[in-house]
Amino acid sequence: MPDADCRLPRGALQGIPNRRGGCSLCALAKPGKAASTSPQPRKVPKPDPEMEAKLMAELHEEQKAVAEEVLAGRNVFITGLPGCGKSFLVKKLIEILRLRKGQEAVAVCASTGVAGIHIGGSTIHSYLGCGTADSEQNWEKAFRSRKAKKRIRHTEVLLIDEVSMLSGEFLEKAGELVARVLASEKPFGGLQVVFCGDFLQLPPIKANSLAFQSSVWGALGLRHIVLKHNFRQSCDPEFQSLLGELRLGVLEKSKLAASFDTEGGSKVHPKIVSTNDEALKINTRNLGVLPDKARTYVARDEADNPRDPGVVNAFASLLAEKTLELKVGCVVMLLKNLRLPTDCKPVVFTTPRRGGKRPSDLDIDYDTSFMDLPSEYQGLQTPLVNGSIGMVVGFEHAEDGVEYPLVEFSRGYHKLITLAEFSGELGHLGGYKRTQIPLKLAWALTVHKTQGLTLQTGDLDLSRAFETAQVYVALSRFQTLAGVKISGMPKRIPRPSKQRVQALEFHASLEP
Ligand SMILES: Nc1ncnc2c1ncn2[C@@H]1O[C@H](COP(=O)(O)OP(=O)(O)OP(=O)(O)O)[C@@H](O)[C@H]1O
Repeated sequence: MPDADCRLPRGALQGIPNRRGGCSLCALAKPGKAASTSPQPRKVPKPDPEMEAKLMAELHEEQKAVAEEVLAGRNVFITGLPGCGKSFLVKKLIEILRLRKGQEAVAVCASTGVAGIHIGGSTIHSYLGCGTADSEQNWEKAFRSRKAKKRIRHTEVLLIDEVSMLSGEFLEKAGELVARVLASEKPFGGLQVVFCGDFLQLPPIKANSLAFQSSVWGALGLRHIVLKHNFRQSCDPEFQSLLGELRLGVLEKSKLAASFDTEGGSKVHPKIVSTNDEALKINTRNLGVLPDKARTYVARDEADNPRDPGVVNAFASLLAEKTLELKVGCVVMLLKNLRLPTDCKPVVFTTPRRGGKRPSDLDIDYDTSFMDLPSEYQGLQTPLVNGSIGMVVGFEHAEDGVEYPLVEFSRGYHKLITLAEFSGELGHLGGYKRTQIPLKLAWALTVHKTQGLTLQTGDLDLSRAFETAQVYVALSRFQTLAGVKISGMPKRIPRPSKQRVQALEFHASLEP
């Protein structure tokens, strides 16, 4: 596999174990392993009940019940409000299904590139080979694509995340194409399908109908499962109820304004902006004024087809940067779950740090806090999740001899952040992997890049929101009301669109 570029020392990349104990770098590099595109007969993996049990144990009771339905081979639609753990469940399901059936038998897709990247998969368009899917020619081309046909024939379970962002027309055509390739009259050719999404979040762009309105949706006999437990806002019932009102389109603007900090003064990070350019400008400007010497970390990128535009695009969509510049004083966001709130153990508080004593997992100093944690976590270790905000306070050498950033998270908790992997599979294009420090400059971030994140704090400008769903999705990324500052209010809360009203009716039928 070609090695695109790397200024990180080789030693720094060795021995990063994957979940099964092997080195995933090696697994990706060897032909014939997970990422290979060679037409080898698919081997059914040896059962690994221990690993399966471990993965199941990480699920909440409600999520476990869904996993059991899926593992029993049923067609399922998983839905629920933002932060109820849909993506978390989907990622575990992928791991369990692949343990049982092998890599190729489980096709992992999403409606958009960013959503696909989040679950280590590709867009459904790329899986089907239908390009933009906006003409009959595109669909015919997909049917003639040998690679797409091979992929479909190897598939046993087709998983589509953010299905709510696909139009009904698209889903209909996708079902027909798969059935045609498999020479079957059944919807999606009789493949097991697992759909995941929330029709009350962002709607598809340009759609005559929503996915659940397509006839293939009905024909699949999907079991509709609504997850109810809210992980993201679990410690803020007031915020939950406000989001609930916004979700149903009954929230008054005055209540929205009264609930949040809308005053100019306070600095809250990240500022959520609408364009990449805006985010880049703010981050570059803030980095520039810091007096410290910049450290540059260039990611190691590897892929089976590194020059293919689909792979180039996948790398570009990753949150982990190709080139990361850091200085002492940088505001950064963590891009990996290093410790989920549920895994936080009780801590022993000590007197505030004086003279260099650094707080550790069991010894937290809360006097020098960069940011406070919700009260639910008082007395517990600091959660370190994808979206946690911190500040670089120094650089230290790790065991591999490389100098890594030392980041201060909430309550003064310090952690040396070392390398992590960001990888995925792009169907016929094979695997790709970026090895980089899982941090991103976080003075500013685009709305687009907040998809799937759980943010502790942020500064939102909602003045240009033209859909209720946009206001709802932007706000629902956050854990607490207190963590959000609204620097621009919408003139009025936008009226629900016709499709949103239909989505609301659909949801009412799921949650009687
Ligand atoms: N079983 C679990 N144990 C611990 N943490 C969990 C669990 N399930 C979900 N979480 C955490 O809850 C938060 C929200 O989960 P997730 O992003 O999967 O929600 P979601 O329903 O996909 O949200 P959205 O629709 O907004 O993308 C994440 O920080 C995730 O790590």
